[in-house]
Amino acid sequence: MVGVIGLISGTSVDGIDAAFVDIQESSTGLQVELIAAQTYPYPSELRSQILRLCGGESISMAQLAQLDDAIALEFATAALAIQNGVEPATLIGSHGQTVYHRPPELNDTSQHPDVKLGYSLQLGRGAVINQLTNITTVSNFRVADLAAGGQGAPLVSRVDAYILSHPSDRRCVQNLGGIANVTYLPPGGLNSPEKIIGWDTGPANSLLDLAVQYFSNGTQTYDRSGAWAASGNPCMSLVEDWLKQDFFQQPPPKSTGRELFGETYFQQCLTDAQPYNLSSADLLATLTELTSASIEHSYRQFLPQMPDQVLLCGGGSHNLYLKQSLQNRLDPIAVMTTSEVGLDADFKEAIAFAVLAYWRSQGQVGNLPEVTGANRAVMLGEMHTQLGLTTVKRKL
Ligand SMILES: Nc1ncnc2c1ncn2[C@@H]1O[C@H](COP(=O)(O)OP(=O)(O)OP(=O)(O)O)[C@@H](O)[C@H]1O
Ligand SMILES: CC(=O)N[C@H]1[C@@H]2OC[C@@H](O2)[C@@H](O)[C@@H]1O[C@H](C)C(=O)O
Repeated sequence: MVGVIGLISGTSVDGIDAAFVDIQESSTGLQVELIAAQTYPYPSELRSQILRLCGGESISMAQLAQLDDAIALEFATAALAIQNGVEPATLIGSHGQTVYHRPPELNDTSQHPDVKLGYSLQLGRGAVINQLTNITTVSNFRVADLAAGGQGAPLVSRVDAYILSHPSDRRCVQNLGGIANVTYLPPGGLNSPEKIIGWDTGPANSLLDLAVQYFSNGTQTYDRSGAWAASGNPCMSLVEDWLKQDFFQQPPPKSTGRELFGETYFQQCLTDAQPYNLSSADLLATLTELTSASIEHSYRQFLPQMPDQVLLCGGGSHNLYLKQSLQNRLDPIAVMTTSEVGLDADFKEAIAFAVLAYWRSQGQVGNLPEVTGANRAVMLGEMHTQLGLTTVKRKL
């Protein structure tokens, strides 16, 4: 039994999700038990700094260094706090905070046209977390997949397959964070002759949060339970127009972020909506329908066949308007949450990075090339420890 902490703050920048899990490896595979889970909000000024950077603000190298320091300190503090009352952890898997993501196809490699590299930057360096916690820390998970020509995301798919596959049902695991991403699991998952596939379907809450902050003059940050959207009427012709945009038509593998579905995109949505004289509730309903319509479009366009179940996770799984919209679009497919099948929907990503760190500590690969488009399976993450790797493996 190994105590592992998974840490992540995603594109919503709504705080550090920390999950303490016990991982037990047996002949039948891994058993992962959630022992403790907590979200640790960022100090408001730090959150604002991160959101401005994610929104494309230019900063100096000195400011970048200070931001990395501050985020690493927050992550280390979360790692220490989540251990209160439980046995100390042996390993930390820290995703860090994404502040920039450039998919390979957006890279202008005119000087090397045969090389298409993506780039992704997560702040909160693992070496600092290791030093402050004295716990072996795995971090910087995306670079190896990107170097192998992959998108560097989604990385949770191998964990989804390991934990959420069903012996006879086809499942889609649908994350609804700032960005939405899906993993399609054929019956039998990793043991299936069929491919596991996955990709970023588009926006989940990033545009909704921007709309709520805009219409509430910053007094609210998200549409709790989707209640504001539910009080409006969506403009479906706008949704149909937006779905014609390149990203939604692009076949997988594909990934995205706030670089596309961020402030500039939201401002364009406001402009597009002007001729329709929409209320704030109508626009929120319309943007929420864009999230659900882009998920439905993704499934009908790119899946080998429709799933039997859709398992939602991420904060958007609490958005009842969004959940109902997805159910209406996908009927008779059952739309539920990962919590209903035993995996906490709010902490699924943090749990995933604990498992990815465990696999890294055992010298095992973590990405699924059929998901990210990488040219091979690779180990994900760099390990920071005061002990030699062989010693760490003995300790684990
Ligand atoms: N009770 C709720 N009702 C409606 N929406 C909610 C609720 N709680 C959280 N959310 C939405 O979920 C978002 C946070 O979700 P989550 O923490 O999964 O995102 P993330 O992990 O940062 O994003 P990503 O997965 O893209 O990296 C919030 O910004 C908010 O929009
Ligand atoms: C660069 C980055 O942080 N991408 C996130 C983002 O948030 C959701 C979606 O886009 C997902 O592909 C990815 O994170 C999850 C944890 C992943 O890599 O599986």
